[in-house]
Amino acid sequence: MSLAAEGVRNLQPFELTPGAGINVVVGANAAGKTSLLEAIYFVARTRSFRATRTAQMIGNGHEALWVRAQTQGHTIGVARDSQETQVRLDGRDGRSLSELARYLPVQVINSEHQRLLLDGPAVRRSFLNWAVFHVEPQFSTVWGRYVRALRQRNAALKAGESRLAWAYDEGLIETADTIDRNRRHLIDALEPRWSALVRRWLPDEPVALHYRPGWRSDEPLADRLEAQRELDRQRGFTNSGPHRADLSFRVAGVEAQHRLSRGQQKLLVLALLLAQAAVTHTLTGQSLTLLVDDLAAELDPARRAAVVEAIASSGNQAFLTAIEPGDIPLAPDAAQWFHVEQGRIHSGPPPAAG
Ligand SMILES: Nc1ncnc2c1ncn2[C@@H]1O[C@H](COP(=O)(O)OP(=O)(O)OP(=O)(O)O)[C@@H](O)[C@H]1O
Repeated sequence: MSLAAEGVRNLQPFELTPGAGINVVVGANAAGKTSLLEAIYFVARTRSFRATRTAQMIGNGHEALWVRAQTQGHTIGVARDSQETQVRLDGRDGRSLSELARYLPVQVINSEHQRLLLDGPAVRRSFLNWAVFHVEPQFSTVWGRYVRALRQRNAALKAGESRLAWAYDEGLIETADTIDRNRRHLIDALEPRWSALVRRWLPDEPVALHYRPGWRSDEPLADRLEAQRELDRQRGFTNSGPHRADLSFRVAGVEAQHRLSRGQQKLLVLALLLAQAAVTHTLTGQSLTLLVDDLAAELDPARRAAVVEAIASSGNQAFLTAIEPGDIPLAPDAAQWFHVEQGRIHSGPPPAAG
């Protein structure tokens, strides 16, 4: 892979040739480490993972930013000015996001992911959908059809037009089974990998992962929709279906977030994201590029080493940011090292310790 960019936040224009395995990005606070991860994410997904407005990424004094990646024999270029984003794939305009996702599938792993445990079901559902989409690209079309029927049904319920609302049941029923089947398939592949990591990293905590489909799995959705019509009418929305799916993490019957320490929560979530990367790799043959921001935070040296080892052995390309080289317990020749100082990136092994 090679990367080049200009106009990204505080970063000076750069050209890099990262390794196919682990790349460590070292620098002081505010040096520009996260901005480098953001540049990679931008070329893969055409937006930022931390700004609500992508234009906020444009460096002071620049009118636009661009990032170019050469990977798997393809060249992706994405540019953004104050108005619009332009995408070019192999010199041609306007390729779709799903096409980019095939050439450069990225996964960010940062402190935001603690939300997978702490927030409501919506964030876990979007993780689940995103994970399924990577192994089953048709999923986004089916899910889109379901969501359209659901919106129309809910709008009719809100307007008090229940007969119209029931007319959308068929649209929900015909897509719900596929959505549920795809999600179960993903969870069946994910759970053993996740629990193998969790058993290693949290040996004293018997954490279990459960998938909840959004309606009772022993009942066809058609029957449930029929049975809950009165409830739906009263509440003005559809109370069951794949849009109510969730994942739960429990330790001896207690929700994991009420029991585990911050560091343990981080490990549980890291295990989930790494298991997901492994599943994508196994089911599609495609490797992900993992963008891991501040891996060392909240982890003791032994756990850091265990996580780094799991990332290294996963076969994925990874970018790990760190304040000190010692935060990432890897021999100098086991990774490619980049140093960021006040927005300037240079490569080379870390200075010898001692
Ligand atoms: N649009 C912009 N133009 C110029 N500089 C910016 C822009 N947006 C943010 N910055 C600056 O870029 C710097 C780098 O931020 P970044 O988050 O990449 O640092 P970091 O190396 O990840 O630091 P930390 O270790 O503290 O997380 C910050 O000082 C920030 O103020």
